[in-house]
Amino acid sequence: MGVLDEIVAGVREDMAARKQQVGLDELKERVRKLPSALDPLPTFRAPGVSVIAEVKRASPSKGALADIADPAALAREYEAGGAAAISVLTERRRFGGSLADLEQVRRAVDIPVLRKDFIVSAYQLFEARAAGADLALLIVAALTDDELVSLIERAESIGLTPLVEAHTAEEITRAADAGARVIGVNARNLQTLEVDPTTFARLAPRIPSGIVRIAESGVRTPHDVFELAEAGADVVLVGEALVTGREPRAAVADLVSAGAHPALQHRG
Ligand SMILES: O=P(O)(O)OC[C@@H](O)[C@@H](O)c1c[nH]c2ccccc12
Repeated sequence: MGVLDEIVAGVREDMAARKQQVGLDELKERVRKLPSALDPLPTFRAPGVSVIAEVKRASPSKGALADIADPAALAREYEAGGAAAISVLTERRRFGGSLADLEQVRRAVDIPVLRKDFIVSAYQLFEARAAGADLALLIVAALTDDELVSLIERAESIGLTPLVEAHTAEEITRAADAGARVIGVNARNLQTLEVDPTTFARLAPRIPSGIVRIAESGVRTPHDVFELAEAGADVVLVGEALVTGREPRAAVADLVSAGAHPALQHRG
């Protein structure tokens, strides 16, 4: 069993326990009462490269990354640095996250918030929206084609923008065929946890035009952002480099200004 399968098995167990506390109908009722979600697409499609900054406490490859006492305060720093959206890892066992982290972040910022988790059921989409998320990650490698299509439709029906994550050319085709409007290319293979920094440049040309292209994982420096932009990225998603650095606000601002470089302004 690869790492991804192990994580998903744990996620299913944790979800079963939460379902005992809060049923699907109650979640649906909460979601019905909410104002509409924020739409990240106009910012993602604007000229230059947008930055999604991630609240990430730990990872399966590195263990504990940062002691984040106040996720809301960190998210405010990211927003002040010019982040287009905040990603919050909500998986508990390997990433140390929770929906409580996402709720706190939601209350602290005015920009879109992404639920970063291993979503395999509609229940988790309702949880995400009820906690205030505007986007939800869907990992192609963890889903069948039928599941992917139905989760994309369900997400959109409750106002969530699905970020559909692929790691291979075949997964990009599956994502596009399933109706993804936003595709993330993860440089990390979730079965082996290895990062291949050439992944985005190799696979981006396979993403049909009109679909937002996000480069995920292993992005550290303004130079990385510049190169990914030249390879066709509309958005970069950055976690570890921001939570382990000294100054999150300045670190985001440096990445944002690299993505706004005049040489990239022909892109949109
Ligand atoms: O910390 P990094 O290397 O900047 O990566 C962030 C993000 O891409 C990574 O957290 C991630 C990408 N896809 C995922 C799926 C599940 C959990 C985590 C992830």
